[in-house]
Amino acid sequence: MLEEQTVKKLIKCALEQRKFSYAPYSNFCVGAALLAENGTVYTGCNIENGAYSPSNCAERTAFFKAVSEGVKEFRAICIVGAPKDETPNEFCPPCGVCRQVMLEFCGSDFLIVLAADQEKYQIFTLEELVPMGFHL
Ligand SMILES: O=c1ccn([C@H]2C[C@H](O)[C@@H](CO)O2)c(=O)[nH]1
Ligand SMILES: [Zn+2]
Repeated sequence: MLEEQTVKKLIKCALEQRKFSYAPYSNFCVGAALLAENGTVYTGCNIENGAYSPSNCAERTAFFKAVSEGVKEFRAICIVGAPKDETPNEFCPPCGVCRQVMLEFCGSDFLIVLAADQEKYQIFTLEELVPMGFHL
């Protein structure tokens, strides 16, 4: 369970982070806010590249920032995404690669908050987004 004030904080962080998105090729800007078990929020944006494949999603940017600082236990992530000059209106579910990264570090009760704004959001468990996920 996430307290409503925590959800609101994560949505605010993800919306703010979305402004730093570097997406000159897709013009689709994504922001993420990852809540660690220790209470720290790690933010991330998508970062594209002219060679395309080196591009990184907002979610993985947030995970890799946290893991690179020694933090590997997480409670939830909030994701917001929309075309560059638009206000988010629809949900932006994580891509398959990011879902696999979530599986690496998170349990099935990890929460994914898909949000458009402070009022419009929906919360899913990792188990719901990745049934029968692959683990080594
Ligand atoms: O959940 C998502 C979906 C897409 N993107 C990025 C990847 C790419 O830069 C752009 C368009 O796919 O959006 C994310 O960061 N997270
Ligand atoms: Zn992704």
